Amino acid sequence: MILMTELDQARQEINRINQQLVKLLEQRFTAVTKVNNYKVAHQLPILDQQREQAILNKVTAETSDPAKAPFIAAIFKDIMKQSRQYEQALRKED
Ligand SMILES: O=C(O)C(=O)C[C@]1(C(=O)O)C=C[C@@H](O)C=C1
Repeated sequence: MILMTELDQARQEINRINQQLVKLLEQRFTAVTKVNNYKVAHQLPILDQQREQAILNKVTAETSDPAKAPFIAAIFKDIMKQSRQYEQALRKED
Protein backbone atom coordinates (compact mmCIF):
# COMPACT_ATOMS: atom_id res chain seq x y z
CA MET A 1 0.00 0.00 0.00
CA ILE A 2 1.19 3.49 -0.82
CA LEU A 3 2.38 5.30 2.31
CA MET A 4 0.07 8.07 3.39
CA THR A 5 2.02 11.10 4.38
CA GLU A 6 1.10 13.42 7.22
CA LEU A 7 0.14 15.93 4.53
CA ASP A 8 -2.31 13.48 2.90
CA GLN A 9 -3.82 12.60 6.27
CA ALA A 10 -4.29 16.23 7.26
CA ARG A 11 -5.87 16.96 3.87
CA GLN A 12 -8.22 14.01 4.21
CA GLU A 13 -9.26 15.42 7.57
CA ILE A 14 -9.88 18.80 5.90
CA ASN A 15 -11.98 17.09 3.19
CA ARG A 16 -14.15 15.42 5.84
CA ILE A 17 -14.58 18.71 7.70
CA ASN A 18 -15.46 20.47 4.41
CA GLN A 19 -18.18 17.88 3.75
CA GLN A 20 -19.68 18.59 7.17
CA LEU A 21 -19.43 22.35 6.64
CA VAL A 22 -21.25 22.15 3.29
CA LYS A 23 -24.12 20.24 4.94
CA LEU A 24 -24.29 22.69 7.85
CA LEU A 25 -24.10 25.72 5.55
CA GLU A 26 -26.92 24.33 3.41
CA GLN A 27 -28.99 23.89 6.57
CA ARG A 28 -28.13 27.44 7.62
CA PHE A 29 -29.24 28.84 4.25
CA THR A 30 -32.50 26.90 4.59
CA ALA A 31 -33.06 28.56 7.98
CA VAL A 32 -32.18 31.94 6.44
CA THR A 33 -34.89 31.31 3.81
CA LYS A 34 -37.44 30.93 6.64
CA VAL A 35 -36.24 34.13 8.32
CA ASN A 36 -36.46 35.91 4.97
CA ASN A 37 -40.02 34.68 4.38
CA TYR A 38 -41.03 36.07 7.78
CA LYS A 39 -39.27 39.38 7.16
CA VAL A 40 -40.85 39.78 3.71
CA ALA A 41 -44.33 39.06 5.16
CA HIS A 42 -43.74 41.69 7.87
CA GLN A 43 -41.98 44.15 5.57
CA LEU A 44 -38.73 44.01 7.55
CA PRO A 45 -35.34 44.91 6.04
CA ILE A 46 -32.71 42.26 5.28
CA LEU A 47 -30.03 43.81 7.49
CA ASP A 48 -30.33 43.45 11.25
CA GLN A 49 -27.13 44.95 12.64
CA GLN A 50 -28.01 44.15 16.27
CA ARG A 51 -28.61 40.47 15.50
CA GLU A 52 -25.33 40.26 13.56
CA GLN A 53 -23.41 41.80 16.46
CA ALA A 54 -25.09 39.38 18.90
CA ILE A 55 -24.06 36.42 16.71
CA LEU A 56 -20.45 37.66 16.50
CA ASN A 57 -20.31 38.10 20.30
CA LYS A 58 -21.74 34.61 20.89
CA VAL A 59 -19.45 32.94 18.36
CA THR A 60 -16.40 34.68 19.87
CA ALA A 61 -17.43 33.65 23.39
CA GLU A 62 -17.91 30.05 22.22
CA THR A 63 -14.47 29.81 20.60
CA SER A 64 -12.18 28.04 23.06
CA ASP A 65 -8.85 29.01 21.47
CA PRO A 66 -8.41 32.82 21.59
CA ALA A 67 -5.81 32.65 18.78
CA LYS A 68 -8.53 31.33 16.44
CA ALA A 69 -11.32 33.65 17.60
CA PRO A 70 -10.71 36.62 15.25
CA PHE A 71 -10.45 34.31 12.22
CA ILE A 72 -13.66 32.48 13.11
CA ALA A 73 -15.41 35.82 13.69
CA ALA A 74 -14.25 36.97 10.22
CA ILE A 75 -15.72 33.81 8.65
CA PHE A 76 -19.07 34.45 10.38
CA LYS A 77 -19.04 38.07 9.17
CA ASP A 78 -18.71 36.73 5.64
CA ILE A 79 -21.36 34.03 6.18
CA MET A 80 -23.82 36.74 7.23
CA LYS A 81 -22.82 38.93 4.27
CA GLN A 82 -23.55 35.98 1.95
CA SER A 83 -26.84 35.36 3.78
CA ARG A 84 -27.87 38.96 3.07
CA GLN A 85 -26.99 38.49 -0.61
CA TYR A 86 -28.94 35.22 -0.63
CA GLU A 87 -31.98 37.01 0.88
CA GLN A 88 -31.60 39.68 -1.81
CA ALA A 89 -31.58 36.98 -4.50
CA LEU A 90 -34.67 35.32 -2.99
CA ARG A 91 -36.51 38.67 -2.98
CA LYS A 92 -35.68 39.21 -6.65
CA GLU A 93 -37.12 35.78 -7.53
CA ASP A 94 -40.69 36.89 -6.88
O1 LIG B 1 -31.67 36.90 11.52
C1 LIG B 1 -31.90 37.55 10.49
O2 LIG B 1 -32.64 38.55 10.48
C2 LIG B 1 -31.30 37.15 9.21
O3 LIG B 1 -31.68 37.66 8.18
C3 LIG B 1 -30.19 36.15 9.21
C4 LIG B 1 -28.82 36.84 9.30
C5 LIG B 1 -27.79 35.68 9.47
O4 LIG B 1 -27.21 35.27 8.48
O5 LIG B 1 -27.64 35.20 10.62
C6 LIG B 1 -28.58 37.59 8.04
C7 LIG B 1 -28.82 38.93 7.93
C8 LIG B 1 -29.16 39.79 9.07
O6 LIG B 1 -28.46 41.00 9.03
C9 LIG B 1 -28.97 39.09 10.36
C10 LIG B 1 -28.75 37.75 10.47
